[in-house]
Amino acid sequence: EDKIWANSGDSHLMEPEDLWTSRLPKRLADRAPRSERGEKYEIVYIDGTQIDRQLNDFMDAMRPPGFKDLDIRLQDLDQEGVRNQLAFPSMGFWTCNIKDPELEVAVARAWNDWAMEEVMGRQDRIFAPAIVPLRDVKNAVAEAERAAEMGFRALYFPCGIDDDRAWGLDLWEPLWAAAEELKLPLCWHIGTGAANVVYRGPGGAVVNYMETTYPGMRVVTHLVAGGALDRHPGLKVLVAEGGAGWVPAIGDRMDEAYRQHGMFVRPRLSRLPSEIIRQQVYASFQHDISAVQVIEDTAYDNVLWGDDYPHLEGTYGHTQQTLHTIFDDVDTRIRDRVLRGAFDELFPVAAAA
Ligand SMILES: CC(C)(COP(=O)(O)O)[C@@H](O)C(=O)NCCC(=O)NCCSC(=O)[C@]1(C)CCC[C@@]2(C)[C@@H]3[C@@H]4C[C@@H]5C[C@]3(C[C@]5(C)O4)[C@H](O)C[C@@H]21
Ligand SMILES: [Mn+2]
Repeated sequence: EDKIWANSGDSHLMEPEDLWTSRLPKRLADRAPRSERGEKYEIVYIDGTQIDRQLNDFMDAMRPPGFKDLDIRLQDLDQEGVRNQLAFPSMGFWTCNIKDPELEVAVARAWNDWAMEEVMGRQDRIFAPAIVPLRDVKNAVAEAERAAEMGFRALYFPCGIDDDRAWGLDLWEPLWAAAEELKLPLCWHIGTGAANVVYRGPGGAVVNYMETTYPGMRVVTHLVAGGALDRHPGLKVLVAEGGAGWVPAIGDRMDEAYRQHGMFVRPRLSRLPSEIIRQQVYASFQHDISAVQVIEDTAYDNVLWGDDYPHLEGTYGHTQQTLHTIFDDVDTRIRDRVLRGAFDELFPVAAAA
């Protein structure tokens, strides 16, 4: 069968062990994210506390040949049929767990410098969203501006956030205004920002995977209902790796709340939630067929495919089979939109590269 070429809106960079130790002064490097491999588990520590634990063989399974060698990785992309990748952090995901603003700023800046120098500076197919420090919105704005200056074309956000810093609160206004001004899409990745649910009962692996999906919906709900996207119509939001079939569905439900519970609604919005979603919210999936069916059925088409390289829930090793299975009988306009168009709309410069 002919090779299908695609852009991936959800991939990952795998950071070198010494990313922070080689770039930060010792007093900060010692407290930066660090993973230690034990007998059975790989444990991640930040600033002296354990923040993640994964089975060794689970982590090993996400380490194909190219995961740390850019040249091999580019060969992986050619083999799989992937042209461009928006590549999220891996260890960098944990920056948001840092409570000390000074350490958080240093860790974010170092990650951004590394991504620019060691990945984006060396080729033009794989680019990363910048990490912004979130403890103090002024630091976030400063790093977003610095990142834009350096050539970053997107910002990364963790889905989980404390209630008193919920994404819909006005405290984030300076950051939304800056991102809109800088034309930086806001890219939330699922499974981040809060401790993952680890239900050990029957169905645990599936339950735990699904539990990482719901926070992506919560992010969209706060940004839409809270008015941030209504106030900043130029802002675009991507929720990566959470699937896409749910997006128009929550639009309907938010419209229902907005209309039927109107007496409680504030702020009032200049557009219905479902309209804001259709104009500003994008979502990525790996294998879902519902992500394509939703376009056919609802005309919501801010849908990006993602290879989630190199994660197990991604398509590495079976990308062409996946793309043929999903798209062979699908209208080529929908296929082009999902495999390139929506990506190029979010990241025009990358597409031009
Ligand atoms: C089935 C049980 C409960 C059985 O436990 P037992 O044998 O009794 O010890 C347990 O083994 C299990 O759930 N294993 C699956 C692994 C897992 O943690 N599942 C969580 C949901 S999946 C997930 O959290 C994603 C979204 C997707 C897979 C990669 C993922 C874990 C990545 C991986 C690991 C780490 C966490 C991270 C970023 C990171 C740097 O890369 C994301 O924050 C999150 C992400
Ligand atoms: Mn991913």
